[in-house]
Amino acid sequence: MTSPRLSVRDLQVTYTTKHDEVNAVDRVSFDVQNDEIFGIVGESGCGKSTLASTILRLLDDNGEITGGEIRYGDWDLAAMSEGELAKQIRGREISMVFQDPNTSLDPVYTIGRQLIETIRQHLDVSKQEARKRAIQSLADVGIPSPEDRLDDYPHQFSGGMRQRVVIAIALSCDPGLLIADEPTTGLDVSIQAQILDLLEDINANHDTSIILITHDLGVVAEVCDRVGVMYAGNLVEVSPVDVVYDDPKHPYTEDLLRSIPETHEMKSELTVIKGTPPDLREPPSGCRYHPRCTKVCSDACETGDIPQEYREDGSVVRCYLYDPAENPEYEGSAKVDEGQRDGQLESPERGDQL
Ligand SMILES: Nc1ncnc2c1ncn2[C@@H]1O[C@H](COP(=O)(O)OP(=O)(O)OP(=O)(O)O)[C@@H](O)[C@H]1O
Ligand code: NI
Repeated sequence: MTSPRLSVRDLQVTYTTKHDEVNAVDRVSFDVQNDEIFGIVGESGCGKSTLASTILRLLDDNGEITGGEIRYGDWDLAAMSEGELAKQIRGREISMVFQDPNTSLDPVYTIGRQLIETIRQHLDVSKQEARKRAIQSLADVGIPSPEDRLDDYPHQFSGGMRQRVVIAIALSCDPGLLIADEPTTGLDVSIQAQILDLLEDINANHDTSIILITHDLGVVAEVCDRVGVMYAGNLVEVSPVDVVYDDPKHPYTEDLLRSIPETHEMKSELTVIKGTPPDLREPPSGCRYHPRCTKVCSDACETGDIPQEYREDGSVVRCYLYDPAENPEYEGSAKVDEGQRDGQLESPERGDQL
């Protein structure tokens, strides 16, 4: 059995502000398999970007990893030194693409220079070789006449093309993992579709796993193999994409699907989730969703330390509804040991029926 590309265990991230501590990521565990596109969804402020930047330790200065591990190959990214991380991992093994390409590109340098610099920073290659790689990267992301575009400045590209350039830089050292945080937000719908196609293409043709962060469940349905659903700093469910849409496990996943107009079948019964997400300075005890949940099944929902459990259909859920000890009415599929479920995750199926 192959081990996952990335393994996050019990990750905890806290921001310290003048008066408070914000527990933005709380005991989050998930794996990203080789070659899969793993989606992370959830409402604004639930900790998606915090989780993403924690993986590369690009947290704001007041943010800190307060627990857990981030395994990538033989490394624990949560524990390795900053120097080592910068040299071995960032931009080389793991790259990140942000929402706004303008923050990733330097307006005063040509894109050729920016690409070649990234490549030479990480790989021991001649200028000539780096130039060749740069042209190849631009070609890989679908930039026409890449050789001629090396000497152009970022402002000479359209928004969509600029995001392609950012992706080219991210891919230039053949990373094993690409993290894309809302990479299509702010782009035209048709350009969005092209960028998503590009990510799928990269995932299929290079040995690159992708974490795709979005609040758009339509995007997830289109490109992801599995999806992690975040609520208030917790990962409440991780499921294959078809399970998320056809048989969502966590009540929050269900409510989220119902609250989104474009989600297919549920169109007719569009409902807004009652209440508001909690203040992460003082998150609710027990399940953080319990104050809004319509399926509270046990007192323990309000107080318990709910484990993430692995299920037969390949999903992972953090909810007492599926625990016969807490919910006597539960009669569905049994939980399985973490070891047993690994086989099922080895070749996640794409939700192409969606
Ligand atoms: N530097 C910071 N200091 C204090 N709190 C922060 C900081 N950065 C983020 N937060 C808080 O951490 C929580 C998670 O924020 P994060 O940006 O990770 O959410 P998100 O899911 O990416 O949201 P969005 O969809 O709006 O991008 C929020 O409550 C946010 O206010
Ligand atoms: Ni974000």
